[in-house]
Amino acid sequence: MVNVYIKKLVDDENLPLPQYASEGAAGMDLYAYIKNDLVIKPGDIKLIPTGYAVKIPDGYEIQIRPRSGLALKYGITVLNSPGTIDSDYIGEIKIVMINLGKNDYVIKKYDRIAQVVLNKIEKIQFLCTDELPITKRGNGGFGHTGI
Ligand SMILES: O=c1ccn([C@H]2C[C@H](O)[C@@H](COP(=O)(O)OP(=O)(O)OP(=O)(O)O)O2)c(=O)[nH]1
Repeated sequence: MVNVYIKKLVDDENLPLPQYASEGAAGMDLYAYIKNDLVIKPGDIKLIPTGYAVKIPDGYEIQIRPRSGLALKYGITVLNSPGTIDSDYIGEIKIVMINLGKNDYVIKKYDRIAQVVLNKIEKIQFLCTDELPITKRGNGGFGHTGI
């Protein structure tokens, strides 16, 4: 369990804290903080505010992921999935939603639109070299091993 500071940016006691929908849930649901219903037309991209900012510890990231039910039933997903919340970002968390479905989709205030997962990250230090170790795969990729 990791402690994460969270700050409500809006004066609204009804806006729930992000929360796990079940005991074993990996992702914590995020709620849309919008004043009025928002229609996303097929193909449209909308930036949805959540009303919260967080400060996660250095060495961690938060990933923003779609909810599978919205994706399967309506084609509503997170365009830049997984979106990245950096440990030095203390602005409002916002969700980049896209409607890949065939119909208009209406997002209502407090709808659970995405989920977040906290991950530990390793930092890379690149070490320049003229030779990389030989591997069986070599530079074969993108379907190189067959379907
Ligand atoms: O879905 C997202 C993705 C990012 N962010 C915020 C937190 C993140 O720390 C910051 C920057 O995100 P990212 O690094 O993906 O954006 P960029 O396009 O590379 O912009 P920047 O130059 O600001 O890093 O924007 C969100 O609120 N939602």
